Amino acid sequence: MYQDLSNEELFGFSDHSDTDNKVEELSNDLSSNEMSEPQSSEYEVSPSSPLTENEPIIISPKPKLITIPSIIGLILYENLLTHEQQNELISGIIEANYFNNPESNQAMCFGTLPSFILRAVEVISNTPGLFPDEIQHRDPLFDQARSIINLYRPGEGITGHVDLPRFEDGIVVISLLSSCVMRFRPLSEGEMDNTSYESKLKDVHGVYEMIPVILRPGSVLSLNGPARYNWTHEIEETEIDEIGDEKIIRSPRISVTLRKMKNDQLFSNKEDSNPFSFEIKKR
Ligand SMILES: O=C(O)CCC(=O)C(=O)O
Ligand SMILES: [Fe+2]
Repeated sequence: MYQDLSNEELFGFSDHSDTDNKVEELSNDLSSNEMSEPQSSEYEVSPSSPLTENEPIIISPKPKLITIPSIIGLILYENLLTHEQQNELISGIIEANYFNNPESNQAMCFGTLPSFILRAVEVISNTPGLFPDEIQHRDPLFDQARSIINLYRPGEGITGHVDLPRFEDGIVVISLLSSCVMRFRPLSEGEMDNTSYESKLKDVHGVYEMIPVILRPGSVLSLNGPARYNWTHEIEETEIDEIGDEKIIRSPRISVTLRKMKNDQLFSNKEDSNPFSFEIKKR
């Protein structure tokens, strides 16, 4: 089902460090938090220090590009972020205390993106083939104010959904800490014709098999065109994912979703105060 394309010719080889213990420590910290009722928090991020002008952009030495022929517009880059870049993101998220409260599992950043996310955005912007050119070269690639950080404790998931139409095409999900399976399901023709959002959430079980995609730490999933508009994506509420011969025992996972808001939606307070992911996150 997977079509793996080697990207060595795009990125070349370089040294690769071993898994950093820090990731495990942070993972342990998170799993020791007891969960009760879910909560979402919004953070006004004060302007972060700009990235150093001449700092080189390091692209992981072992990125692996995965496409799935039936899901046009889905591109998954495994190992796109180096261990250092993953650690920088995780440390930034932990230090920002987004999830200090054991009840919080989602943070929405408003204002300038924090510098630890900007660096990942820089890597993504400089990765060829993640998006069609018109998306890859738009400025900004992602809306500064629309990053969502989700924490999934073992057994938690996200309900099947198509990201809201108020977001432009070209959505990215960065996975950190641990793996999980995301399942894709095509919308039926009737659902696609009907542009109402609710209709897109209608259950289409039994019509098509869901297509599983493993999201591993350090991977970047990009959705554009049909993959973004014509398929739902979801993460099952389960402690174990089984896919082929692989069994994934879930441990805490963090994801960072990056999107760009459509210009005519920027000042729509009603929807802004009720962000999509918050509506559909399962706990
Ligand atoms: O957490 C993930 O991997 C997916 C998040 C997602 O689908 C969303 O924020 O819309
Ligand atoms: Fe989504």
